[in-house]
Amino acid sequence: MPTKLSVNLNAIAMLRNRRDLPWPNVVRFGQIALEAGAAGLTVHPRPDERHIRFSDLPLLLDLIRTHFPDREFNIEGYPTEAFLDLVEQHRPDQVTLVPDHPSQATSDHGWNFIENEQLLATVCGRLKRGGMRVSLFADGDAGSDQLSVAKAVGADRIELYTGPYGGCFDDAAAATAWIVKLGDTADLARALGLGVNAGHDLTVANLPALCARIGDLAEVSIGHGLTADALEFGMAETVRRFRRAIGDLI
Ligand SMILES: CC(=O)[C@@H](O)[C@H](O)COP(=O)(O)O
Ligand SMILES: NCC(=O)COP(=O)(O)O
Repeated sequence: MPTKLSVNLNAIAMLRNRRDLPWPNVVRFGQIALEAGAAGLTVHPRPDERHIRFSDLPLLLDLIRTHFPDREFNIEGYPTEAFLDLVEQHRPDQVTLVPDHPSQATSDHGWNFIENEQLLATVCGRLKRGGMRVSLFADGDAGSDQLSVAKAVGADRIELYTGPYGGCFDDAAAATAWIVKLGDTADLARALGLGVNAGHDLTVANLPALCARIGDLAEVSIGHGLTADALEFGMAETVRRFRRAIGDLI
């Protein structure tokens, strides 16, 4: 099975939130991504709603369920009671649990599964009884002692945190070292019966080596790098549209 692309809309939402205006429209960008063949959409609603707003969720869910019923909705976040209520209201296909403190600018580490075993067992059980697949954010070099607990608490998958790999964009030797670690961690997870997703700072440049090493990578969720490319590759036509609007170009 080829790796599935889930487009993370947080960066689009962050741009939208710079103004009290409805653009860029998160649902419209989700629709464009799905029309282009993305396998799903990812959102990471944070308690302060600085990116995705809670009010975005029913609209995105409706987009998928009504117009793209074969695609998936993935909601990421730290499992507070408020977050669990939110996902239970919307019942996405997948919930990715992330050990983020509300003050973090972005996700920057995976779970310590051993220290959080009780919490994760309770939450995984609750979400799976609600019919949702559960993926747990994991460090790219998590060992078998950690991953065996991820399996024991009932997770279906782990999501490898690829931020340190993405940070090696100008250092080929360091990137190769991370590919080895990420690949070994994926092998351990699969041996335990866990599916493997990956995400954070993935790009067109760093995906091929990752996908080559982890042959059965189930899903990558990508926001920041994909949004940067969307701006770059859409810029020329957009400037032409604005020039036409002021009569500078016929
Ligand atoms: C869980 C994770 O990997 C993060 O990448 C996060 O979901 C990205 O969201 P932001 O773009 O809002 O930091
Ligand atoms: N789960 C990771 C994700 O959704 C996207 O992260 P990024 O591409 O914005 O770093």
